[in-house]
Amino acid sequence: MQSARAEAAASEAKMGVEGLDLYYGEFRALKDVTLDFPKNEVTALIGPSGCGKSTLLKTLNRMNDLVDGCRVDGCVSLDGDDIYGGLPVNDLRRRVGMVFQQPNPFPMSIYDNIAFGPRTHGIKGKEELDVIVEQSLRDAAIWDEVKDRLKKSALGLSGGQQQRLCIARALAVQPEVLLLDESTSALDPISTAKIEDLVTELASKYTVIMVTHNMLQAIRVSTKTAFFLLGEMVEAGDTDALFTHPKDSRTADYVSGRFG
Ligand SMILES: Nc1ncnc2c1ncn2[C@@H]1O[C@H](COP(=O)(O)OP(=O)(O)OP(=O)(O)O)[C@@H](O)[C@H]1O
Repeated sequence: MQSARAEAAASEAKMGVEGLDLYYGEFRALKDVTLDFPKNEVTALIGPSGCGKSTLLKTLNRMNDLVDGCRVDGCVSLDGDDIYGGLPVNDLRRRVGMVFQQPNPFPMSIYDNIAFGPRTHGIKGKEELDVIVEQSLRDAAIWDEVKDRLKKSALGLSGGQQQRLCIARALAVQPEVLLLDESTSALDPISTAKIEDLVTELASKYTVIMVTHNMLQAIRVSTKTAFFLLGEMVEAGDTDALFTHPKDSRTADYVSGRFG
């Protein structure tokens, strides 16, 4: 019988990259990367500093478009459609949300932080916004901590709370994919554990793709892991298998802590 993990590995791809090359000017930061991101699962991108993890993540919602001299070759797809084809970038970024390394709440109230995205997408009615704000904060596991201070500044929250607020803000526009770029690296262990639990829960509704330097975090949270080195994807597959029986000696060296 197939294990749950093996079944997960065989499941449908929500996003994928195929033959992806990315250049910053003359520098080739990603080299012929082909990788699927299974729907409703957490995929971890790991590898030493500078190997291209964040570059790949930012390619998935075209954040690299903002970088002068950046060029992308190959295919990046969402539900089978090429995101560099006809899909408007604003639609793409609504469907593929992103949370960064440092919590970055807007200097406004907790409520307005969450309502910001829906308002820019044309939702103005207070009742509808109230529902979205509560649901997003509940989904990000922070509602109970903030429900009595929604009109207070988001900047008064702790770092861990701010990061969950940023996740709630990303969820408020009902994305399908959530990109997390080392989203716990600025947090203490307790806040990190809360976000890891949250990410595991979010995978029932969203496809999550996370960059992490923390290999134990990848093991705890993800079902699929991809290992990168110098812009090349060395190996990808079921997280347990990659960490316990890596196929490539470079992966084995990295996951056993021999470099990086
Ligand atoms: N805007 C840019 N212009 C030129 N080179 C860049 C730019 N952004 C990243 N790079 C280079 O591309 C390579 C990959 O960088 P990237 O940030 O994707 O790596 P990373 O694996 O996420 O690293 P880290 O773990 O340190 O965040 C690095 O050599 C980096 O110096």
